[in-house]
Amino acid sequence: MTHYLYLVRHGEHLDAEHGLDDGPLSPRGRRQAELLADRLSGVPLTAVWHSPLERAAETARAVAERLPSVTPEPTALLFDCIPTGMTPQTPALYEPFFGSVTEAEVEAGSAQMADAVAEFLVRKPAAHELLITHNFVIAWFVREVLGAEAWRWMTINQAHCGLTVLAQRAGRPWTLVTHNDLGHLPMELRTGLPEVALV
Ligand SMILES: O=C(O)[C@@H](CO)OP(=O)(O)O
Repeated sequence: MTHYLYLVRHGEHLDAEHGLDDGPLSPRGRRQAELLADRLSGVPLTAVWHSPLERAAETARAVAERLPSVTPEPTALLFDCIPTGMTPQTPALYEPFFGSVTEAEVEAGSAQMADAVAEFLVRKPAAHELLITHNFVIAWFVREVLGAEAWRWMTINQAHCGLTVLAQRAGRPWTLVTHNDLGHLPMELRTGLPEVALV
């Protein structure tokens, strides 16, 4: 029996384009969440977990409104975080980003990601779990499953309400089934990706 994890970045939040950290979903974000729910309507979800931040909690509520059999639950393991600091392999063009990150933030982020991986990348036969979280958290899970070097999380990006699926069959390693699938979103709702992926 296969265990599936559906990783989704929250919908676009109001004023995201003006750099506000958190807030309610924008009308576009709300629509992204509704279309995500429709996309998942055939999936026998066994659990829905979400980051406690407002943009993720509201995305989870919007999904649950259209999928009444699921009850979303918050978990601090899915908070937005910084999984690592600069490593010797990190491209220099990321220095400005890491320049504004404190050691304490990195320490907390690394610990959170270790706990999140230990909690969620553990086999539960026939489980279908939806995780509504943040760009960096999904990047860390994808990097983990691919066995990529730690710095690579910086280069893995997901759009708002894009669908990334991980799966594990009995006795097999976790595998990446699909990454940032946007098939349920029309072009005007595909938001949140950097214009150019920086490597
Ligand atoms: O700030 C961001 O770019 C990302 C980092 O994870 O967060 P979010 O998915 O909440 O927009």
